[in-house]
Amino acid sequence: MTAPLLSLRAISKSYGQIHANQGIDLDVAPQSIHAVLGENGAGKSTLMKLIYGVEQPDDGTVVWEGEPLSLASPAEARRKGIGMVFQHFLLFDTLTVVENIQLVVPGRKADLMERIRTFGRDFGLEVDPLAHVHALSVGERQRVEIIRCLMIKPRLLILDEPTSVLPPQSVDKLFDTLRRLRDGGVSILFISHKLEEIRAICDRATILRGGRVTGHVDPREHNAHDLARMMIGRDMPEPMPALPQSGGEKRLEIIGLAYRPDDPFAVPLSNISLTVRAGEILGIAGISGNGQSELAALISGEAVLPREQRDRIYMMGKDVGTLDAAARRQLGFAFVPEDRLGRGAVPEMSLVLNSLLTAHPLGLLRHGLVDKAKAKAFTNECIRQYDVRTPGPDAEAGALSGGNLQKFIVGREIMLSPKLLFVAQPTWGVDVGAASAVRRRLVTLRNEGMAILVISEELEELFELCDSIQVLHHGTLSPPLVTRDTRPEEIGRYMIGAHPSRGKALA
Ligand SMILES: Nc1ncnc2c1ncn2[C@@H]1O[C@H](COP(=O)(O)OP(=O)(O)OP(=O)(O)O)[C@@H](O)[C@H]1O
Repeated sequence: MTAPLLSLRAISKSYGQIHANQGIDLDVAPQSIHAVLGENGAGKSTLMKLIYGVEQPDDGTVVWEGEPLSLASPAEARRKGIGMVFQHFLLFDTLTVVENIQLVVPGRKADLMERIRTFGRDFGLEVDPLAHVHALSVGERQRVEIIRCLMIKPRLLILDEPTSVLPPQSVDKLFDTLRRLRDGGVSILFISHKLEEIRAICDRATILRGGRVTGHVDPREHNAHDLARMMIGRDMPEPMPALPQSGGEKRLEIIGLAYRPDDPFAVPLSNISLTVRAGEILGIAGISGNGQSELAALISGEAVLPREQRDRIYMMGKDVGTLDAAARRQLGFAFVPEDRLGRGAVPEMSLVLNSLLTAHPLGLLRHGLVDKAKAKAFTNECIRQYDVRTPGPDAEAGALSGGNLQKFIVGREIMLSPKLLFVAQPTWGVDVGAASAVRRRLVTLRNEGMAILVISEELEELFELCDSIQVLHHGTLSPPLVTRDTRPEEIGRYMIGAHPSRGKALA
């Protein structure tokens, strides 16, 4: 075998009592696409941070291109030719795309802008170099991260769940890009929970469980079911069957909504109509950046309609367009935002305090003071029911692995027993076992009569969950399509604006 590009031996890293990585051995071959897979909290991100110099191992050795390597910082890693795209974006919101890139890539602004456009065209990573990052969707932000990384011409590129926010078309394009990079001499470490993707693109895979390596395999020689079992140590649960629909009362109704946000980079919405009834899951499909954040803000109450726009958004039969988020929650509305660290949770605060953010009406406050025992009990229950892997309720939200924090936020909102639940990207970054548990839970709640609205870029997820699907494209919403009568390609055509016949659309 040719000498590995990167070789790890007996690498360990602990955070206090948590052994995030223990005695890890890993060889990355030149010109390979190497998957690292494992459940939420298995230690994947920690290992990548060690390789990229964000953190230093407590123990073990790293050999890079035949030489011992000890990295003090990511800047040093980049100089050595190691680049990384993180699961949580590291961009400055108030700067433009090109200014963010200029922070790590030397060069004149005009040249960089041209290169950004070229990357966009060549790799399907289109983004306006002069757009401010705060105005970009999650998907677009990720594109900036990927472009920024490719610009340093890495020898090893680490991608932490790169496809989680990309639409199917861009995933294919990204994979073409990655294959081209590999053929050109770059190795890629690829973290993903999507086992089919790993099988499609990776030539090796290392499986982690509880901070240790449990196996090295060629993923092409195993089916997704086998890989899932190696990863979670048991078989995957079956999807929960949806009971026939009851045609319950309208819990959310949006009627002919048009809205132009103040922000010049935001997507104006027009002709938005939808209805979610009790006992029904409606999914909104679409490529991010087509108005999802704007629509989500209007539904959640983070943005409110001007006074003259009456009779546009109804919740539980009440016109809520001009009401703020707190007033909507009082009506029985709960919301899981897509941006879990920015809006879903406060990273520096404990899980108990994060519970209070939205669950305080459940009697967690007494005379305006926190009822510590109750708040803790609520948090423990959420941790237990949603299998949140954490040392306990006093852990800081920011110390949880990405998928575990997502499980916590989804659990917290469901435990409010809302009449109407709105979830953006319900299983983003959640491992296959936990994702399936979250979906089963949503279907159970629907069967029990909850009205649920889901925004997701994952068509498979929408097909598994939803009774009907509408597609958001350029700020307008397609008519609802009954999921069981619709093929994914039809949704795909709406996603790119090529409208199919309206035959199967509901009135
Ligand atoms: N800064 C930190 N402080 C304390 N604990 C941490 C810190 N970073 C990670 N951990 C813990 O280390 C363990 C491994 O976390 P890591 O983020 O590496 O998992 P992961 O496999 O990447 O998970 P996911 O798929 O959810 O992203 C988890 O138990 C996590 O809570």
